[in-house]
Amino acid sequence: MTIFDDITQRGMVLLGCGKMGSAMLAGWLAEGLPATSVHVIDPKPSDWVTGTGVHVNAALPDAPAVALIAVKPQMMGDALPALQGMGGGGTLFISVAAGVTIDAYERVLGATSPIIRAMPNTPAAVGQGITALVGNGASSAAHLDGAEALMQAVGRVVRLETEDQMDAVTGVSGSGPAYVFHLIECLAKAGEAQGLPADMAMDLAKATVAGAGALAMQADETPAQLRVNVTSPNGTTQAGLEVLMAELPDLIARTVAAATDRSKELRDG
Ligand SMILES: NC(=O)C1=CN([C@@H]2O[C@H](COP(=O)(O)OP(=O)(O)OC[C@H]3O[C@@H](n4cnc5c(N)ncnc54)[C@H](OP(=O)(O)O)[C@@H]3O)[C@@H](O)[C@H]2O)C=CC1
Ligand SMILES: O=C(O)[C@@H]1CCC=N1
Repeated sequence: MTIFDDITQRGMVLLGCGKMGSAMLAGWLAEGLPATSVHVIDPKPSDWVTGTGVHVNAALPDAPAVALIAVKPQMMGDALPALQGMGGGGTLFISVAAGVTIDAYERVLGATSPIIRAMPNTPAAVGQGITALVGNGASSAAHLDGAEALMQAVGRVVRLETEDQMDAVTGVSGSGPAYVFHLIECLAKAGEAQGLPADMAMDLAKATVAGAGALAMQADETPAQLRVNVTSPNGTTQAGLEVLMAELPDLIARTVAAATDRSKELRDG
C-alpha cells in the first residue's frame, strides 16, 4: 500500500496550514490526493484552504496515517498537544518546522512514535520543491520511504545522515527560494534603472532565473561551466561578472551562515 492509499483510507492531519502547509497541500491535491482525506487544524484558515474541500477545524481521525506539523517553531508549545494521544494507531508524525529537534517532539509525542523531521521549500506548490528528511529511532525504513514518497509528490527528496545537518539545509534550500526571489526583484529593478518598462524587466528577470535554473538541473555541465558558456571573452557578461563575483560569494556565505545560525537558535523554542 502506498502512503497515498494509506492517507486516503485513514486520513492526514495538517497542523498549521499557512504558507508552507498550503504550498504542500496545493502540490498533493494537484497530484490527486482526495481533499476529503485531509484534516486541517488552523485558527485562521485562508479562503484558499477552506475552498479546497479539506476538513477544517473539524473532528480528527483517531489514528491518521500521517500527522504533518507545519506551525511556526514559536507556536509549537501551544499547537503540538493537539496531536498527543495519536501515536497508538501507527500514525507517522512529520514536522517541517525549522529548528525544533526530534528530541522536543519525542518529549510530547513519545519516543516510540515514528517522527520525521523534514525541511521542504515553497516551490513544492508547483511540484518543484526539495525536501531533506531525517527520522528518529522509532522510524523504520518503511516510515522513511513513506515520508519520502509523500514529499516526492511535490518535488525531490534527500535524506540526511544526521539531524545536525538540518540547520544548514534550512539555510540553503529551506530559506533559499527567498534569496532567489530577491535576486529576481533586484534584476528587474536593475533592468528598470537601465531604461526598460517595469513589466518587461520583471518578465525578463523571472524567465532568466527560471530558464537558468532549468538548464542547471538538466545540463550535463556544471553550473560553473554553464556560466563560462555565457561569458564571451571581453564581452558583456565578463563586464557584469567582474562586479558580481567581487561581492556575491562572501555575501551568499554570510547569508546562509545567518540563516543556519538562526535555525540553531530556534532549537527547542
Ligand atoms: N515558509 C517557508 O518557506 C517554510 C517554512 N517552513 C516551516 O514551516 C512552518 C510554518 O511556516 P509558514 O507556513 O511559513 O508559517 P505560517 O505562519 O504561514 O503558517 C503557520 C500556520 O499555523 C497556524 N497556527 C498558529 N497557531 C496554531 C495552532 N495552535 N494550531 C494550529 N495552527 C496554528 C498559523 O495561524 P496564524 O497565522 O493565525 O497564527 C498559520 O496559519 C514553520 O515551522 C517553518 O519553519 C519550512 C520550510 C519552508
Ligand atoms: O524563515 C523561516 O524560518 C522558515 C524556515 C525555512 C523557510 N522559512
